[in-house]
Amino acid sequence: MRPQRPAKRQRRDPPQGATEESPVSHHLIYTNPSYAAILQPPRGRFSIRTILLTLPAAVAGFAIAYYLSSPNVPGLNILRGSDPFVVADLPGKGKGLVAIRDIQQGELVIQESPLFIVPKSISESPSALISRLLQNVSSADRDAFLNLSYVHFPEGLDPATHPEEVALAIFQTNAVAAGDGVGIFPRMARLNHGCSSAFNVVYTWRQREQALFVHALKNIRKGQELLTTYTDTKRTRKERRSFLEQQYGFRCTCAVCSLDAAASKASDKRLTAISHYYAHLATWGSNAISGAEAISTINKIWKLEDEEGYWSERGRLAADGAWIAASHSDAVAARLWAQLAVKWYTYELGAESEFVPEARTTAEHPEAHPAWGSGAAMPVGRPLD
Ligand SMILES: C[S@@+](CC[C@H](N)C(=O)[O-])C[C@H]1O[C@@H](n2cnc3c(N)ncnc32)[C@H](O)[C@@H]1O
Repeated sequence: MRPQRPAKRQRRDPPQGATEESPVSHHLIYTNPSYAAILQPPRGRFSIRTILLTLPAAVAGFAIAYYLSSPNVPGLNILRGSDPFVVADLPGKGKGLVAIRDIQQGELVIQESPLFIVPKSISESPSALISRLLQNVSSADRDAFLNLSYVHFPEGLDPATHPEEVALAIFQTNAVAAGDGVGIFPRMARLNHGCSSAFNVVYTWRQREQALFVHALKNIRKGQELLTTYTDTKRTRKERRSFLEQQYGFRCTCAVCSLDAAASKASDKRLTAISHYYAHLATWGSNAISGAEAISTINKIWKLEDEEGYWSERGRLAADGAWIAASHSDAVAARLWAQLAVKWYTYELGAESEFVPEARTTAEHPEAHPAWGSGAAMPVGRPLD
């Protein structure tokens, strides 16, 4: 068995419910901002389950969206003048973020500290906990929180007389993973969802700064909506829609979900193949495939993702390539893959992310990689471009 390897993709809602074994497993979420980090716990049981750790479970009750919007929403005031976007009302989506100028690929669009973070394991009722945490924030922050949207309010309850349940529903709809917990970030919580090629920003939690960073994955034109992705979108349209309806109470009509039947079928085929290749790549860790086969698989994924317009997780994929090349003592390939990792990590996570200098070190000194020489020496193959 090889000592360590680039295993499965890091998902915020791993389809298999599997835990991450990758060397970069501490790097939660960076591209798959699944918002519904918290599921509705069964009534009477004081447990919060995050979809980071478990399969998404059916959410009890009928999903009803309530929007507490008004012309003078306090939450809007927290946006700073220098933001490259505004919060806008968008038909059928509630609010969302729209670019007010062109945004460059890799640009930092939001840096935000959490209002509060809930640990994964708690000992009191979730709704009581959220309400208690809310008492500790400023009134402006509390207003910002209470103005966020929510779905999945328990059927039969009146929101006006159940503020604790409203707070919990807001949390469930808007919380994202933050280190070992799940946090609320009211500015980035306005980001709506897009699938595969439709999302154009990615976010990551940085432990060092205790803040969430949102970067432009692609160039975004003035007037375009900033979209993140709430889930692993490397699934068919039917599967994605079903998940989004169940977890977030909306039917996705993003550019990918709106493709005509033939184009959608082609997209589904590519996404399914990408998923399949990721699973195949993961078998390198148990010696089921050679280093050359693993690198060839990465190149297949890369090509398919180019065709799909799905650019996410490329820093990680390239870093996996460097890992495999280093393991097989292929310095030339390790250097090239690491250079690619530097490039894409910088877009996705920002130059200050800890992953950038790590990859740069490998690009400069492949032999210093922790996996160097851990497998049989062989030429494994370079990136396609
Ligand atoms: C985290 S909030 C996003 C911001 C929200 N639109 C608002 O008004 O504050 C998640 C909710 O936004 C809505 N939403 C997100 N993406 C959407 C999309 N692509 N189409 C329709 N509604 C969407 C859903 O109601 C979802 O439960």
